[in-house]
Amino acid sequence: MPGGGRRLEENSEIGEGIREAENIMEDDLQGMPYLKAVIMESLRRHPPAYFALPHSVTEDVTIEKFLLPKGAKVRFSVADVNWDKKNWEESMLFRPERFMVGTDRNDEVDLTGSKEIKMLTFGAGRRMCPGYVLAILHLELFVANLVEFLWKPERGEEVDLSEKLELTTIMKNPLRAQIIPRRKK
Ligand code: HEM
Repeated sequence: MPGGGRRLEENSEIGEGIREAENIMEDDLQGMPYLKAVIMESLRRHPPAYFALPHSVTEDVTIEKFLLPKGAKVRFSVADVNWDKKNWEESMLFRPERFMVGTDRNDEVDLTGSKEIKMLTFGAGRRMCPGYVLAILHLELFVANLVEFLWKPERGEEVDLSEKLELTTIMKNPLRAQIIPRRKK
């Protein structure tokens, strides 16, 4: 593994099978564009919050044909922007390749919304989520280190990606998985 991966101790509690494995560290992520694409596509297709925080205007404003009266609360549907067929081909399909540089016109999506708004997972503009870089970094590290294990649904069960809206979006039918250390050959 390139970069500063940390070798697990021989007597690691995680298991015999991955004794030789390394933890993936922040430096290693530079060489993992597909991992980043998987995280971005997950955040697009399954935004953790379907709505941004409510916003309001300090005076009456007309945007195209809509009048926003002073003080009225406006909520933006993150999911509808993320799934808009005008911006994303076959928008409901999970296709990480959309975010691979040089392979698709969406490879460099502007998450901040200063050039365009195609993906609203973290809001946009001045009040967008200030934690978005940290969030993406943690998701990348988290998923990269989970791949070290083989994940399989419980016998006879299938992975069901249906969603349920609570404070954030959760799985309607939570995943029950067997987690198996991958053995080195
Ligand atoms: C996947 C993880 C995350 C998602 C999807 C997310 C999403 C959002 C969204 C949609 C907003 C509202 C933006 C708007 O109304 O325009 C927001 C606001 C905010 N988020 Fe996050 N967020 C995440 C992680 C984080 C983290 C890790 C932090 C802090 C370390 C954070 C701190 C904040 C704060 C302080 C605000 C309020 C910003 C303001 O009103 O000015 N978020 N986030």
